[in-house]
Amino acid sequence: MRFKHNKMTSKYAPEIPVEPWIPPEETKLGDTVNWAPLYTLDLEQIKGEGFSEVPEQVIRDTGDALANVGFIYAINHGLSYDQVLRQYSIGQHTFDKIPEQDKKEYTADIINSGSYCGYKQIGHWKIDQVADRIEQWNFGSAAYAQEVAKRKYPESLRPFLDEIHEFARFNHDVVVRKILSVISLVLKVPYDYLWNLSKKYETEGDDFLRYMLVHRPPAEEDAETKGVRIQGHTDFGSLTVLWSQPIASLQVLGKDNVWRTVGHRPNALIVNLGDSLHFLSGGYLSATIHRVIAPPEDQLKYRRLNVLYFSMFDNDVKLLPIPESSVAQEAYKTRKFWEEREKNGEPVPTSREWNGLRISRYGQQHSKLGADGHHHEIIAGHHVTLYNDTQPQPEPKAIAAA
Ligand SMILES: O=C(O)CCC(=O)C(=O)O
Ligand SMILES: [Fe+2]
Repeated sequence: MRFKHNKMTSKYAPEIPVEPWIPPEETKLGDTVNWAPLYTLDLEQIKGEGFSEVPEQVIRDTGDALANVGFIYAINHGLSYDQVLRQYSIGQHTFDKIPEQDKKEYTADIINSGSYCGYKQIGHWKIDQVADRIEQWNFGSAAYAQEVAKRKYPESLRPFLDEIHEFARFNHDVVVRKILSVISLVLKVPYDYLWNLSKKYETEGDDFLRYMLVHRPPAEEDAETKGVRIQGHTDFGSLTVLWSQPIASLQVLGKDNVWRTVGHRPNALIVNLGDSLHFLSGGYLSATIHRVIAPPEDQLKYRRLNVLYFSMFDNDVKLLPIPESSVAQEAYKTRKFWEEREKNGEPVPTSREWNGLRISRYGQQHSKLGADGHHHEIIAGHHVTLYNDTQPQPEPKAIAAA
């Protein structure tokens, strides 16, 4: 592992000045926010060659948390907070200093390619008729090779690619790999089982690192969406790693149907699992619904910058319960994932097919509002729900104050 020093500033692109990102102030509204109590996984406890050693208690507790809540904190990942802040600073730079013309030219063809790799424009997604206010740069793990990078990223951004690549690799090779070890053991298969399905990420995977900037919408748009910036959804892949930042906008939907806000922990990670791991675990592990809403009143003035890594299984992995996992097989007894497809004699989707379909369809208004108040859509014969509030909610304070 090459990360050793506290600062990553000098080695890469030293000729380009990058303004430091100053973390916004945390909310002072403390107890008025309904915080989500999440289990904390200490990554330092996962040791050994290929991360083969995981204490029994860690397997049990992480397994329970991922089966029930679906979101955890992870600490002691091995990077200093300075290194993480450097990533936020580069993220900020990519939104504020890359010319608009470059963003336009390198906008990803999300609908046709089923990949976010490149720039995502504001307004690509819609909730009902309201366009989103979110910019993103997505760095596909298979797009750092020079000939690909030239097509995907403007020259103004290319000097940062080696540094972004190294950070993305750390996400995959250390954070994701460690957690996949734990989850393999939860599913009672060898520790490297899930890693072996995730190793080809730079050649045959859809994995990507994302910088994301949520702008504040005009008051009338916020009123229309009730402050929802990203509608309640599950992620598509195996694991999502969020590098914690202070704006308290991420909410998870509990099994009790209550939305709770995930609190910020400096230099911690927030990790959740996506559809693909839900499928491989026979439904034992939860791909929990989450959304992004307007922050508490005292943070409403800030833009929200976030750094995330989305890990996927290798392209050809079939999204079926792991045959060797007694846990997955037991959980699957009461479920069916691909009944409709199998009935039509169609093959079970692969990781690549599922990611591609979900990515190209998301936010394109293919879903229909149901009597339950949520939006519904059938993808590859599978029922996907995009969650709204089902009970009238009080106007979010942040909106009422706008
Ligand atoms: O920004 C966040 O906290 C979560 C974003 C998210 O859910 C996503 O990009 O899939
Ligand atoms: Fe998400």
